[in-house]
Amino acid sequence: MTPLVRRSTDPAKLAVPPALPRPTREEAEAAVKTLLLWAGEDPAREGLLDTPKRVAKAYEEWFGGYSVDPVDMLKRTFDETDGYDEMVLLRDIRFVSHCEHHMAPIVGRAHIAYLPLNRVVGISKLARVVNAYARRMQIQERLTAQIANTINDVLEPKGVAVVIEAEHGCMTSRGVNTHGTSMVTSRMLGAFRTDPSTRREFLTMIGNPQNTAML
Ligand SMILES: Nc1nc2c(ncn2[C@@H]2O[C@H](COP(=O)(O)OP(=O)(O)OP(=O)(O)O)[C@@H](O)[C@H]2O)c(=O)[nH]1
Ligand SMILES: [Zn+2]
Repeated sequence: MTPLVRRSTDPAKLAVPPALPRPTREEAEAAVKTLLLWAGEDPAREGLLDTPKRVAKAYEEWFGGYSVDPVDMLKRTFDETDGYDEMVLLRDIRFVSHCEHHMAPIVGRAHIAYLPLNRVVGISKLARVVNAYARRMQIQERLTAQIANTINDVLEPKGVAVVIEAEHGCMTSRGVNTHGTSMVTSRMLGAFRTDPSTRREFLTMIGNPQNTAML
């Protein structure tokens, strides 16, 4: 395998999928076999024979976000809105991500709002952007910032708001073992940052009592 080069730790650069040499599929499957042995299993037992293959395939889905471009997803916009300039909100976008510290699942939902300026985007594209960033190794703060920054940069609206609530498998199934604890992060840009009533309207519309502290 070609030695890996060190990745940038600059969050802005992490928004772009890093072009690093990849191990072969066989090498990835061998790594899964090693982990099975490390866990105390026998990778040659019948039930585990195909597991390295399945895990490699699952990784293609869980980490498919590295091979898509969230900026591209937002490029097609519609401007025949008859001057619609109120908030557009997409609520409860369920996602699964993986924490970069433990590679454990982060399971949660995102709420996204923006205040359009002359053009709107196909609404499914907001959920696509969430998945594009969620299907990478993440910390929740960066996931939240990347979604908001990308929408802001491409659509250039009057404001963008993103709130994410999620449970971290690394906290619920190991370590501190806190079941039912969720992490809440937000990023407010433009009018959502500068205008308290716009922010309040958004937080009321997502209807989450946990967010009253932000009102
Ligand atoms: N801020 C932030 N922290 C996270 C996220 N996901 C996991 N963590 C935390 O990252 C930290 C990693 O801490 P370490 O002390 O290096 O790892 P650890 O010994 O496994 O920590 P414990 O989970 O406390 O057992 C832990 O406190 C995790 O709870 C995230 O999305 N954002
Ligand atoms: Zn973790």
